[in-house]
Amino acid sequence: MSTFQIDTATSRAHPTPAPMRRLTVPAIRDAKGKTPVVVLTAYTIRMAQILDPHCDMLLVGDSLGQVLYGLDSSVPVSLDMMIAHGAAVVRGSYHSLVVIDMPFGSYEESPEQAFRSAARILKETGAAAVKLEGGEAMAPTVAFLTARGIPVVGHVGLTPQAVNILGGYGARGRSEAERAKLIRDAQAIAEAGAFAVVVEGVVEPIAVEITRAIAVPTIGIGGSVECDGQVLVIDDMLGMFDRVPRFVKKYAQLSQQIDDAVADYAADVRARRFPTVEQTYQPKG
Ligand SMILES: Nc1nc(=O)c2c([nH]1)NC[C@@H]1CN(c3ccc(C(=O)N[C@@H](CCC(=O)O)C(=O)O)cc3)CN21
Ligand SMILES: CC(C)C(=O)C(=O)O
Ligand SMILES: [Mg+2]
Repeated sequence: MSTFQIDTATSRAHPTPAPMRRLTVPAIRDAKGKTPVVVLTAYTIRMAQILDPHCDMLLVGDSLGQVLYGLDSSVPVSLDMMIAHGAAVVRGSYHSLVVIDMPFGSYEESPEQAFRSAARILKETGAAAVKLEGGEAMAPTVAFLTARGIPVVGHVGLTPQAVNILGGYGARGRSEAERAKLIRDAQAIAEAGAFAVVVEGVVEPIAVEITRAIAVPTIGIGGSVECDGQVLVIDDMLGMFDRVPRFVKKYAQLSQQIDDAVADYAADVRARRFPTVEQTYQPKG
């Protein structure tokens, strides 16, 4: 392969020049105090195409482990999985800023390990930024990445990659010690250079306090309406699951619609009502 050959993973599907310029990291950072930041997860090209015009950021979340692959947690998700889905979401969008979750095990060891993983993500997907979980302990890594050209979104509170430490997905910040720690975590990540911080699964007053304490937008999920933006897992808000966390609002009942459609199809096939002349090729006459 020639040195200058472009990897097919980063080539775009859009045949014409994009009519809208993609939102930038400074644009998201500067939204604080002005306009709420709209974020949804996306994992596939078609979904990215549908969500893109409505959103400011598309997050390729490691929640794809549970949502797409049926894994028990996000812990087993690999860098290759994130890159494959990240490239698809970049190809399906031209307005939203695409942020890709760094999966468990790809960044915690050292700032150098994080840089290698994040550089692969940006080079092989075309996305503009990564997200990583953690508070004070990850601040030096956030500073290392941002100083080297990699924009970072932080993620504090209920950090699902730490499920084996936390013991579950319950809300954080119910004790005074936990409250103080969560504020320190968010401040450390923001001061290290993160351009936004996801605040997940914390009691509401803490989400408000963090939002007031840091200079960059907070993106709430199980946070507060006072956060600077909101994010939800797309399949959750579309009603693809029966059981969802308390912080989810269902804006559609897609699993019910799919169930109805597939039941109709199965009945048509069994009754020989499908296909009709409309869906078959007839000889020229
Ligand atoms: N589909 C999906 N949605 C998510 O929001 C999500 C994922 N997957 N995977 C990664 C993490 C895991 N998250 C989760 C998972 C479960 C709960 C949950 O069941 N919460 C319960 C309370 C649980 C408890 O108190 O122990 C709830 O009723 O809200 C919350 C967040 C958030 N993220
Ligand atoms: C829920 C969001 C914040 C996330 O990290 C994910 O989808 O993995
Ligand atoms: Mg995640």
